[in-house]
Amino acid sequence: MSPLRLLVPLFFLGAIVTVFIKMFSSRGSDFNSKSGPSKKKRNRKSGKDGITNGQRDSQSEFELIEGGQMLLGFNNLLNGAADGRKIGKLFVSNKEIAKGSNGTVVFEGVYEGRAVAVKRLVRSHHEVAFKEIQNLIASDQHSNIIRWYGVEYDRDFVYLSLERCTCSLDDLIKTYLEFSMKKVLENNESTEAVSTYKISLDSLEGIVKGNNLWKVGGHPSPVMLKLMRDVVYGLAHLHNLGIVHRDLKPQNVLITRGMTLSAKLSDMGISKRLSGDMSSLGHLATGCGSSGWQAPEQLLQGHQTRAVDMFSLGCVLFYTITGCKHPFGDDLERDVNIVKNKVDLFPVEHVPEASDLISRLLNPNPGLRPSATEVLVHPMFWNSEMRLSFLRDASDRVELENREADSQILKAMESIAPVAIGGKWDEKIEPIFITNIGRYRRYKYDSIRDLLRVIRNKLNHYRELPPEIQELVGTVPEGFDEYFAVRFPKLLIEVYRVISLHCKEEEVFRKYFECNSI
Ligand SMILES: Nc1ncnc2c1ncn2[C@@H]1O[C@H](COP(=O)(O)OP(=O)(O)OP(=O)(O)O)[C@@H](O)[C@H]1O
Repeated sequence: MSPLRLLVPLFFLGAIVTVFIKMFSSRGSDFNSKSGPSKKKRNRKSGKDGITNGQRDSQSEFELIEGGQMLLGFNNLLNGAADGRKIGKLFVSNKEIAKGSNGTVVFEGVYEGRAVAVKRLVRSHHEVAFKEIQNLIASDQHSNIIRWYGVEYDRDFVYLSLERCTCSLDDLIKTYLEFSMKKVLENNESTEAVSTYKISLDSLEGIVKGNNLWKVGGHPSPVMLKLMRDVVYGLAHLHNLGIVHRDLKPQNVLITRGMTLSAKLSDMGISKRLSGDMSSLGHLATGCGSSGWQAPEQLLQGHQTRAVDMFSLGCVLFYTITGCKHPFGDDLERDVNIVKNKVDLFPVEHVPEASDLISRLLNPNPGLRPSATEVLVHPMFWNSEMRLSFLRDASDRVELENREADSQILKAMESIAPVAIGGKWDEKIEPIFITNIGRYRRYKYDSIRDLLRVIRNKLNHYRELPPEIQELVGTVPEGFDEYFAVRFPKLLIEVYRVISLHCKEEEVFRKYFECNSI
């Protein structure tokens, strides 16, 4: 028989099997649905999800067509998650992602052909679901806010179809730490079992392997800085819309992976919209945030403004940078310590910019906390180019000030020397570099102005530096910035404080403080 004559009947047989499987699958997807044609008997027995491996393989090749809707095949629900049911346009698998509070469970699902996370809320908490929907509709047009695709109901539950994320920020950090620990143990050839965190290491291992969260010395890596900035962008967007999140915590920051990792705000269930020019929700606002992450005025008076989110942000940034530490201590003592303002910022002191920002965010006086847009322009989020540009401008600003003429700015600048330099700056710089510097002019080694001039001059004349000095200070901007940041970690933030007090309004410095571009 020619191969062609053999293929034709096989093709028809395949088509019949395909139609059969499609009918089978659509029946199965209605199984258990309280809103759909309920109580259909489950007659798929062969696999965990009722289909044989052979069927699963052939299903992976096509999409199911249901009432005009294109649904992805069950195989798109990973690892045998095909058990589940269909509610309206939504297929909810039985595969649980996580549990929330008040009986909320998050499942994997498919909504109109798109992989989603299905947040199943108990219907008696419908008020919360309704709020969540309203807030999601109002706010989801932003890349740092979780998207919502639809809502379905049955007798007992409300199902929100949300953009499916890989994990929460909390999961990411814990898994990263666990993974690093595992690596250390492996390197030590230890046979001790590593405790397993609820999220399987394997599923996140790809992410944590390719994305360092910390640099050597415990500084946040560019990946971590981006995630933290994403959170602030999300908050700035909500606040612009007059929405106060009110429950910001690492579990409510979700992570997606594309070309890079991104963070998105979720769980808008208790967020509230401020109408018009209202700046506060006052006593009558319903809902409360999570223990351990709320501002003192939120805990004490239920008085809620955008500033409560800024306080929670301070805690989240601290938690992220320190790898799960909290500025107000352990779980059980946090609320008490928040009310007493018993804060410990020591664990972030090695990152002075973070320490400065977080202490401002945790200010017990809500009126003194920076806004989300102000946070975005804080030096904590500056890249090397911006940091060097600022130091250069600061140098130009103080260089021509006359010491004898009682210059306030110069006095203020020199007064930070003990903190910013901690002695004489030549002691922290290699002799070969000091010799090179000395060829051009005389410097005072206890002067901030002169240290800034060295940085400014060597930056401006980098190309003229001898190769051995270029190698020593590294490439511009990253290496060069790091060279000075390692030796004088507090220099930038101390100079920033002086400039923000004395020269914030001056044209040359506006770009460092302006929030308009965001
Ligand atoms: N869109 C999503 N994609 C992936 N995982 C999600 C998604 N939404 C929620 N999760 C997971 O489910 C967990 C609980 O979800 P969520 O915080 O929305 O529930 P909740 O009942 O509001 O919880 P809580 O009140 O404790 O904040 C999250 O921490 C996260 O791990």
